[in-house]
Parts: sequence; structure tokens; C-alpha cells
Amino acid sequence: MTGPLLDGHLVVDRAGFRLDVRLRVAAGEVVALLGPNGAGKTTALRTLAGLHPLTAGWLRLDGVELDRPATRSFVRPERRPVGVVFQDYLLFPHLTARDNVAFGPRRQGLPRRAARERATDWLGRVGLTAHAGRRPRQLSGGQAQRVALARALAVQPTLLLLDEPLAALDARTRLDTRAHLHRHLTDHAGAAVLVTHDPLDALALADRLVIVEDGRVVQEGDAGTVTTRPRTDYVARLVGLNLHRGRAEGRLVHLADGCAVPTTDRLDGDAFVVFPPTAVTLHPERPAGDAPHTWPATVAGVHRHGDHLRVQLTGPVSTVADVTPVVAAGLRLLPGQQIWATVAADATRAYPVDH
Ligand SMILES: Nc1ncnc2c1ncn2[C@@H]1O[C@H](COP(=O)(O)OP(=O)(O)OP(=O)(O)O)[C@@H](O)[C@H]1O
Repeated sequence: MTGPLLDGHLVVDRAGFRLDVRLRVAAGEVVALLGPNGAGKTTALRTLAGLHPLTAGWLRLDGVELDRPATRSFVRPERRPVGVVFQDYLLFPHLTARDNVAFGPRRQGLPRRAARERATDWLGRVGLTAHAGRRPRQLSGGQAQRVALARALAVQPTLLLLDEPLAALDARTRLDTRAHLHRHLTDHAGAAVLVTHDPLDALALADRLVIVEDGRVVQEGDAGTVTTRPRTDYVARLVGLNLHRGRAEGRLVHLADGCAVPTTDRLDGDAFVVFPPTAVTLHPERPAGDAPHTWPATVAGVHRHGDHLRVQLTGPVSTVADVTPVVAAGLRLLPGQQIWATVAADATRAYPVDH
């Protein structure tokens, strides 16, 4: 069995912050590091590029030790087989697009002419043959992004790193550039690590998501698993689901204060339960039957959300409900109002906390 192309235990200590992330990436695999501001994504990426040394742990790429503080091994950034696309691209302003792309191959020792040929080839592959003689300030945001990608790939990196590669683009350019980037990532034979806070970028571009919060990996898996079985509030919000933790007994997950969520998944023990805001029904009076899956709630806020109104509910079960404007008008929803909420069993999903 062959191991992962990239194998690392990335530990960085800073005042008030510790990054401690185990990361493995196979050849041809694209992994997205996704997480809120300050989670440590950029720090992790910088350790891979060699721009920040590890405090502890190790980093191996294709069997070569790039960083291991315990043995004082450290390979400098320019000697790593790594290509980086930075968020603001960091193109050399005084060089043409072709010379920007040729810079890496030249530094790897390729003769000037061969480096220029390789740059011309890469600019062709990203669709910028006609722009080879332009300087960065004569390029649009999307074109500069493509030059940055060509520059990173022209060194034939074993590891490609992308730091928020689409963040600087407007919505339209972003859509086209995302599709373009996806094609190049699919063709890339090495490992790729992408840092983003945009779940759409992560879902569209990555084979696997690694969610980082407060310096730790809190969840990882393919898009299907992460989006249907979130394990933290951050991931649940990202994918637009209500997430609660409780104790499952058969087809009921018991939450705080005697409230419960019905589910069609039969389960026992500590469990997560998720449901979309559209699965919540609001009632002005307590519905008949007094079932444990009817909760009292207080309307904390109401705002527009697409075609629906999004209702923030507090109480024993803080949750979010989406209702149509007609329903909202019928309920006369106002902040502070007391209300009752139920959720349909066939719209919920429950799964064990331990997995
Ligand atoms: N140069 C620095 N010196 C000291 N602390 C830093 C430095 N850069 C970042 N930090 C801290 O390290 C932690 C991780 O920051 P990092 O930039 O890696 O997070 P991130 O997940 O990339 O966030 P963002 O999405 O906002 O870019 C934060 O607490 C941050 O304040």
C-alpha cells in the first residue's frame, strides 16, 4: 500500500493560539481547509509552503522530510516542490505575464529559453496566450488569477497550495474562474490544498473537506457526509441546518427541558439531530396531544430570507424556522412573542456523536 503524498502533523504555537492539525493528502487529491476567521487555515498553509516553521510535529512530502523540529530538519520555501497561489496573487508588477510564469522554472535552473517556452505553454493552457506580454496592472482580476495559477503550476509542483484563490473576484468572474480552476485541479497529478471560508468553493473544488476551528480539525470527509451530517454549529450554519445534540431513544432524540425531536432513524445513545429551517412548523397555541416534540419558543427575530421569512427562536431549543410570508402574516410574528414549534420526523436526520 502506498501512503499519502503529503503527510503532516502541523503544530504551531503562538501567543494565545495553537494549531494542531493532522493532514494527509493523496496524489491527485484536492483537500479544502474550511473554517471561520482565525481558525488557523492560513497558518497551516504557510507551514506547508515553508513560510512558517513548525513548532512541533512533522511534514513529509513524497517521502521527503520538509520540516521536523525534533531533528532540526527544515527545507527552505524555494527548495520545496510546492506551487502557491496567494489570495492577492502577488504577481511581480514589473514583469510581464510570461516572465512572471517563467520566474519559477528559471529559479529551478531551467535555461531562459526553455523557461519562456514553458511559460508560453502554461499561459496557453490557462487561455491567456494573447496576454503574455502584459504586465499585471493591464490584466483583469480573473486574468491575474489565471497567471497566478499558471505560475504556480509551471514549476510542476508535487504540492499545489491555494489561499482563498477566488476571494478577490466579483461574483460573475468568480463563477467562470471556479470552473476553470476545477479543470486544472482535476488535471493536477500532485496533491492540492485549498484554504477558503466559502463553502461553495470548497464543495465545487475539493474531493475532501477538512473543517478547522480554533486550530483543530473538528470534522473531515467528503462533501456529502459533511453537508448531511454536520458535527459542529459552524458546519451546520454553513450548510443551512439546525443542529442539536441530545440522547436518542428509538425514534426520538431527547434535548433539554423535556423537549424532543422525532426522527425516522432508529438510534440509542448520544446523538446529533439535524433538520432544515423549512421543516419547522410554528403554532400560535400549543397543538393538541402535548407530545414532547412540541416546544415552547420565543420569537427573537424575523428577517427576509429568499422567498421565506427566517424566524430566530429561543427557548429550551434555540432554532431557526423558515415560514412563508402568508404563514408569517397569519401568525402576526413579532419579536418577544410566545409560540410553539414542531418538526416533522421525516425531515430530520439523527446520527451518533461517537463515530
Ligand atoms: N503574524 C502573526 N502573529 C501572531 N499571531 C498571528 C499572526 N498571524 C495570525 N495570527 C493568529 O493566529 C491565529 C490563526 O490565524 P490564521 O490567519 O491562520 O487563521 P485563518 O483561519 O487563516 O483566518 P482567516 O480566515 O481570517 O484568514 C489567529 O488567532 C491569529 O490572530
